[in-house]
Amino acid sequence: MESLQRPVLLILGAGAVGLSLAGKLSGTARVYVACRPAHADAIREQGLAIEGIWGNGTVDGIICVTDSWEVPAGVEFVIVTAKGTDTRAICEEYAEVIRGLPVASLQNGIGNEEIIAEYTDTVVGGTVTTNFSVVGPGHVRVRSESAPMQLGVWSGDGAAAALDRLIGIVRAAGIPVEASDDIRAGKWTKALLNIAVNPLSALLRAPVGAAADDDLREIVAGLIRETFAVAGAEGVRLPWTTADDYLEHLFCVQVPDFAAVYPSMYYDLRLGRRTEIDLLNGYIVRLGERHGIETPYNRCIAGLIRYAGAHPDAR
Ligand SMILES: NC(=O)C1=CN([C@@H]2O[C@H](COP(=O)(O)OP(=O)(O)OC[C@H]3O[C@@H](n4cnc5c(N)ncnc54)[C@H](O)[C@@H]3O)[C@@H](O)[C@H]2O)C=CC1
Ligand SMILES: CC(C)(CO)C(=O)C(=O)O
Repeated sequence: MESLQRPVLLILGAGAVGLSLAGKLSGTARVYVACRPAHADAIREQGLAIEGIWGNGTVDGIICVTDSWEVPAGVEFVIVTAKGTDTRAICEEYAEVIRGLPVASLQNGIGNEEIIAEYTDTVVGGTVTTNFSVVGPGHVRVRSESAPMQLGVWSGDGAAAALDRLIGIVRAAGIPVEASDDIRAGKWTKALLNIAVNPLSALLRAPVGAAADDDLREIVAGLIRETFAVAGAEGVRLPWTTADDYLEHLFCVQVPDFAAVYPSMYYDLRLGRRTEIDLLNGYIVRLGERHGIETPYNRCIAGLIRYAGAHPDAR
C-alpha cells in the first residue's frame, strides 16, 4: 500500500549524484537505485552513509537493484544520473522499465535528453550545481552548492504535469529546486561551468579554485568565449549577453563556491574511467566545425583529456 502514499522513484546509474539524491529523497519517497554490485552490497548490509551539507548519517530503506528484472511494477518516475558516456547503455538495459514513464536527466553535458527521448515519450531536463563524490562503497559526500536544481520540460505531452510532480517530490525532500522555462538553455548554462573548470582540474589534479589562477584565467576565458560563439550560432539563449559577463559570474561566484572541491571529471581521469569530454568541450569543437567557428582552446583541452584518458602514465 505504500506506493499509494509515497511516490516511487527509480534512479538509474547511482554513484556520487544518484546515491546522494537517493539519500535525500528516501525521506519522502520509496527509492530504487540501479547501481553497481559494490554499492548495492554495502547499502544492503549497512545502509547508505552520507556526509556533508545535505546531512550526516546512515540512510536505511534505499532499495538497490543491479538488473532490470529486479525493478517491480509501480515506479512513477525515473531519474538518470549515470555518466553521459553510459546513457545509451543504461537506457538499453532498463528499456522495458522506463518505456512509458516520465524520465528526468540530471547529467552534465549536452545530448543526454535526446538519447533518453528515444526510450520514452516524457522527458524532463535537469541540472544540479552541487558537488558530490563517492567516499567508498555505499558512502557519499556532498560538499559545496552554488545554485538550486533546475528542472524543465524537455519533450512529451505529459512533461508539464510530470515536471510539477517531480518538483514537488524534490522540494518535499528538502532539496533546493526551481522550474526552468528553457531547460535547453539551462543545460548549456550548466555546461559553461563544466567546460571552464572540469578538464583543467582533471589535468592539473587541482581543485576548482585553480581556475582563478593568473596563469589559467586566459585559458578559461578562451574556452568560454568560444563556447559563447558556438552557443550563439546554435541560437541558445544564455542568461548572460557576453562571455565576459559570464566570466565575471564564474570568477566571482561559481569558482569561489567550488574552490576547494574536485569536479566529476577529476575522479573519472584518476580512476581510469571514460570522461564526459565529448559532451562538453569536445561537443563545442564539433559544433564549431559545423558553424565554421574556430575553437582552438576547446580543441586543445579536449585533446589533452583524451590523451590522458588513454595513457595511464599521463594521469
Ligand atoms: N559529481 C558531481 O559533483 C556532479 C556530477 N554531475 C553529473 O552527474 C552525472 C553523474 O555523475 P557522478 O555521480 O559524479 O558519476 P559516478 O560515476 O559517481 O556515478 C555514476 C554511476 O553510474 C553507474 N552506472 C553506469 N552504468 C550503470 C549500469 N548500467 N547499471 C548500474 N550502474 C551503472 C556507474 O558505475 C557509477 O557508479 C554526470 O553526468 C556528472 O557530470 C552533475 C553535477 C555534479
Ligand atoms: C558543479 C560541479 C563542478 C560540481 O562538482 C560539477 O558539475 C561536476 O563536478 O561535474
